[in-house]
Amino acid sequence: MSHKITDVQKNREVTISPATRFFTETVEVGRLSALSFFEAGVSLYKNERFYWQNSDKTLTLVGIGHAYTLSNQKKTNRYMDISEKWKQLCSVLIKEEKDVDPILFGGFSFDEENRRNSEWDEFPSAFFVVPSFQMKIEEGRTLISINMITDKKEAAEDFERLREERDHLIHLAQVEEFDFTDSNAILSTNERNKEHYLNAVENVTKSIRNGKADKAVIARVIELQFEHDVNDVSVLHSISNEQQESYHFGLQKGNSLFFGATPERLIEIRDGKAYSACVAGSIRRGKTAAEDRKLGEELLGDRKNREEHQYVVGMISSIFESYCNEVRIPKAPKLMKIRDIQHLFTPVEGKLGQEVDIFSFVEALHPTPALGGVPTDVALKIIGEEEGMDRGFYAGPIGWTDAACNGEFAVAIRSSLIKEDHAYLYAGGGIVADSNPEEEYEETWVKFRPVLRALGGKLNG
Ligand SMILES: C=C(O[C@H]1C=CC=C(C(=O)O)[C@@H]1O)C(=O)O
Ligand SMILES: [Mg+2]
Repeated sequence: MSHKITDVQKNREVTISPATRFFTETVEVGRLSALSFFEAGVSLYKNERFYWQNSDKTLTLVGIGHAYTLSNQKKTNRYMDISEKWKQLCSVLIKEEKDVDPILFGGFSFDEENRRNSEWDEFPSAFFVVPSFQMKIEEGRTLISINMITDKKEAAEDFERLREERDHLIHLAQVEEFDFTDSNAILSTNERNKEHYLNAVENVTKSIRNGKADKAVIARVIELQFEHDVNDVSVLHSISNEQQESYHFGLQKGNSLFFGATPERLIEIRDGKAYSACVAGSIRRGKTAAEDRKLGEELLGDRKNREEHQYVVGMISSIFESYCNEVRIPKAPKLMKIRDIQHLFTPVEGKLGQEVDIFSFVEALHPTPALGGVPTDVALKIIGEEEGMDRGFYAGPIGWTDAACNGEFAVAIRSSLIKEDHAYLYAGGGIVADSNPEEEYEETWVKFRPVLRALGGKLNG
C-alpha cells in the first residue's frame, strides 16, 4: 500500500514564481470504470475528488487529489481572476506530444452578492482544482495523467512517487470490488418553509405585473437527514445510471460533495465553435406514451412556458451575436424529454472569429434567464430579497477547461450538497406575470426527483 505524498501535496498552495513548473505525464490504460477509479482514491484522497460526464457521453473526467487549487473569495472579477491564474500555470506547463492536456475543473457560486451563513460556508465564490491524478475517457480511450506543480529544482523523486501512486490507483480500480449500491437510509425530510416559497412566488408575480421585472427564477431547498454519512460514490453511480440524458457532476470540497444531473449546457467551446442551450419551460412526463405526447404538445403551445423560454433565447442569442459569426438558432423550441421532466429546448451555436477565453463567455452568459431573470440585475435583487436562502453553487456554472482553451460548463441545477449525514436539495422555476404559486411548487417537486431518487428518497406523485 503506498502512502500519501505529503511533500508533493504541500506544494499545492505555491504561488507562481519564476521557479514554478507544471509537469504532466499521460499513460493509456485498457478500459477502466470511471467510478471505480474515483472510488480507488477514497482512502487517501477522500475529499479531493471530482467526477464529470457530458450529456453526449463522449467525455468522462475523474480527478483525484489536488495538484493545485484555485479559488477566489471576492465578489468582483472572479472569472478573469481564475482565468489569469490558469493561464499563468499553463505558461509553465511541460508536456510531450503524447500527453493529454491537464484539466482545470470547478465552478462558481450563483451570485456572490447574495451569500449568507449556510451549508455553503466552505465554498468560495470560485473553486477550481488541477487534479494530481486525472482520468479522461474519450473516443474509447482511457488516459490517466499525473499533474505536478512544483517550485523544487529537483522534482524527479517526487514525480516518481506519484507514478507509484498512479499505478496503485489503477490497480485498485481494476481489481477491487467496490460496492456502488450501498443504500442511504433517510431519517427525515424537511421541506424547510413551503409557505415562504409560495409567498415569494406570489410577491414576484405581483412585482412583475407592476413592471419591476419581466421574469425572475425563484428556488427553494429541502433538507434530508440520513442515518449514516452518505456514500458519495453510490450516489454518483445511481444518478449516472438513472439520468442518461444529462451531464453528471460531483465536486468535493471539505466534508461536502456537490453533485447533480443537469440537462442544461451553459457553454461548450470546441474546435473554434461555441455551443449553448436554452432550456426553460417545463412539464412532467406522462404515465403512458400517449399522455406523454399530449403533455409535450401542451408545453409547446403554452403561453406562460413559451414566455419563460423566450427570455432565455433572447439573452443567449444576443451574447452569441456579439462573440461569434454565423450564429445558428432555430426559430421555435423543440421538446427535451428527460427521465422525469420535459423542457422547451433551443440549441444555439456560433463560430468563433478569434480565440475566446471560455471564462469570459461564462461571465457574459451567467446567469441566463433560466436561472436568474430579466433584467438580470433586477432579477438577482428580487431573488436576494425573496428566496431567503444561499444558493451557493446551485444554478452556478460548473465544468472544465484545458490549456488549449477548450472546455465546457453546465448549469448546476438538479443538484444537491451532501454534508456527511445531511443533504440539501435545490430546485427552482421561472416566474413570469401569470405564474401560479401552487403549480410552481409542483414543478419544483418534479425537478427534485432525479436527485431525491439518487439519494434513496421517496418521490412525491
Ligand atoms: C431552475 C431550475 O430549472 C430551470 C431550467 C429549466 C426549466 C426551468 C423552468 O421551467 O422553470 C428553470 O428555468 C431548476 O431545475 O432548479
Ligand atoms: Mg418553469
